[in-house]
Amino acid sequence: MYIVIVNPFAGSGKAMKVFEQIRQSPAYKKVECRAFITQHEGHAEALAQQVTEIYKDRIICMVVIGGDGTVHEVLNGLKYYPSVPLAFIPGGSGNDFGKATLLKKGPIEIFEGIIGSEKNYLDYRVGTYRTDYRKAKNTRLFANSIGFGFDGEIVKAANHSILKKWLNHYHIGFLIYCLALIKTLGSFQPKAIELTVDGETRTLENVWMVTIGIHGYYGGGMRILPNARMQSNQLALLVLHNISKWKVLVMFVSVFWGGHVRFKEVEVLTGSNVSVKSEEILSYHVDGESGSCQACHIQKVNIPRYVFGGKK
Ligand SMILES: Nc1ncnc2c1ncn2[C@@H]1O[C@H](COP(=O)(O)OP(=O)(O)OP(=O)(O)O)[C@@H](O)[C@H]1O
Repeated sequence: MYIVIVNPFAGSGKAMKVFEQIRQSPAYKKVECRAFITQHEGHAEALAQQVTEIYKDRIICMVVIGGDGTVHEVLNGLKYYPSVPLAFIPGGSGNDFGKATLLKKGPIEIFEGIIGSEKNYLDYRVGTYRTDYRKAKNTRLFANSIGFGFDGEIVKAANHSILKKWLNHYHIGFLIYCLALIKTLGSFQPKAIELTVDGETRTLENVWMVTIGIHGYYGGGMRILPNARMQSNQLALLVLHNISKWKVLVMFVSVFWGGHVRFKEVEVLTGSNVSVKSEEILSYHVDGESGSCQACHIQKVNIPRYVFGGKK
């Protein structure tokens, strides 16, 4: 049985249209599918967990139609079920998970691939994160990236902007991040951060951001972490510090051709065990959703999950 979880809110309604298209396709009618439409924030997570508890081994694959936030929720619903294969059909505004895993195709072709006989599953190693003093049982999973500081504030500003829905409607949703970047640039104050990577601790001043990823894509397709490998047991890190405001802007523009890694203010690292601490409150984003904390422990999970996709 295929379980389909649709977020009707993702991409300002795009995911629902994608689902309608798939539901009317011959491929959908050929196989046993149960579809669930999310009703509120956090519902995809609860659904993924409850449906897996009910159907257990009968599930062939859990198909997410939405954006990165929906993938994040479903992944966390499957936290204790790593053997349930996961597939993604882009329906959000950014869809970084799709950019990292899928070869470019339309929704019906992707669905046909998911139910097809040739199973293209990637061994995908997700990350875990635990903020502040949460107990180990409250550790959560992430599928794309987690970032602290400047980019955390950009995502917060973008998610709270009334323009997001409007820009998504005209398929120019990425512009919200450009506008949020410019707005945040004016107000952001660099932070002092204690960064520990695989047991080695450094105290860094004037930190703009620490971004940690499973794959390279970020913010709707920017390849900010070119050294990230989803099948590796290492996380990729980017640290941006001791940089002037105008140069931050240039750095973000240069991400589009990978030029950002040549800036002396950009450090690109790898590690499997990372912690970020600060005396100040840090805004963070994880898989496109925002939050705040003073400390966070991030790890790469060793056991791979099966994620449908053509990319390696
Ligand atoms: N029925 C619903 N009503 C309101 N919000 C919902 C509903 N279902 C899910 N959500 C919330 O919608 C948010 C956004 O979803 P998602 O990230 O998948 O889409 P997106 O923001 O358009 O895409 P992307 O993250 O790829 O840019 C998630 O935080 C999720 O909790």
